[in-house]
Amino acid sequence: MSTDFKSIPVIDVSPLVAKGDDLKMGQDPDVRQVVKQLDRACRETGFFYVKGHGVPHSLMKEVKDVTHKFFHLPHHEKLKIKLTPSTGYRGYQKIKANITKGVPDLQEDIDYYRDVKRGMYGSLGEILEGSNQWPQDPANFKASMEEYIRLCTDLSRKIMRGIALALGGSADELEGDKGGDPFWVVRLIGYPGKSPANPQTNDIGCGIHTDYGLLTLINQDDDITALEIKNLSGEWIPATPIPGTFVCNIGDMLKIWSNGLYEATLHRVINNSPKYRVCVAYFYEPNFDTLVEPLELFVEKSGRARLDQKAVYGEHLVDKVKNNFVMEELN
Ligand SMILES: N=C(N)NCCCC[C@H](N)C(=O)O
Ligand SMILES: O=C(O)CCC(=O)C(=O)O
Ligand SMILES: [Fe+2]
Repeated sequence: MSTDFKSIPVIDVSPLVAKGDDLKMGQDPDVRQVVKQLDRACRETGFFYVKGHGVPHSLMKEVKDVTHKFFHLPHHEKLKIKLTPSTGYRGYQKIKANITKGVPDLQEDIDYYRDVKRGMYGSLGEILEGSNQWPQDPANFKASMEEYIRLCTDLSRKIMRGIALALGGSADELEGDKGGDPFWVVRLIGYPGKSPANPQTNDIGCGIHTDYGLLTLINQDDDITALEIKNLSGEWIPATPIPGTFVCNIGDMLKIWSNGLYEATLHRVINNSPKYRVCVAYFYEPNFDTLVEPLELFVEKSGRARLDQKAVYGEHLVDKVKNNFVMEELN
């Protein structure tokens, strides 16, 4: 349920970060304040900035720096970690190899997924079996990303606990066989800048979409506004960078679990600046093989009719992956 929001709220999650390992956190007045703010943001906007998250700003910067460095390498270097079906769709894809609703996006990427061991999810997970591809250059690339992914996973787990409380459940309501073994996706994205030689007037960095899972943590360059969020009346509200914060948004699976009370808000990216922009996008997802449907408890809380939607998360993801690439580019 999106509204006519004009701006995106900022939430200081530090009490949740401090107490989020304790399942009794819901009794803490500071945590309850955060939970209230999460509830409001998830109902009204589906997007919020997260501060007080505990991920070192130096690491947030470092992962953007190595991403910039990688995308500045010559094309043949980048192709050393090329994404193909045989790499489990993990690796580098060049500009316009990715498509959104049939239109190629003006972005290049590297995609990473949580490990899928052979046979782990039967035929469902097969296309994602493969190893993540790490560039040799820059040298600190793999170590910084792995540390970053570990911290984002932990932060997301705590935010999800806050959200479970906000929905009137217990802190671990959405764990166990639902989201206790969370899948994750990381997409490092580079959006070329506009220049007289490269005007790209009508080119969209990422077309209108919703994200697929539970929560997304966007770590974007500080000096360029390019991400835009659609409100109920169709206006595009910019997610202007606030240094040191993540932009957090809700994905399709959380919308279903919450019976539509929380919205997976539409967004897009247009880089109108002359500068190259990067974004490190971390996607926190449910268990790969879990069937996601509106939870009875939340149907009651939402006070509306049960949404007629359900999906096995892994199927939803695989369906997207299969339809996201210009196939000829992957040979
Ligand atoms: N992994 C996630 N959620 N990324 C969202 C990407 C959305 C754009 C993609 N080309 C698409 O059309 O879905
Ligand atoms: O570049 C951004 O700021 C957001 C990218 C995005 O929405 C996505 O990849 O899902
Ligand atoms: Fe997105």
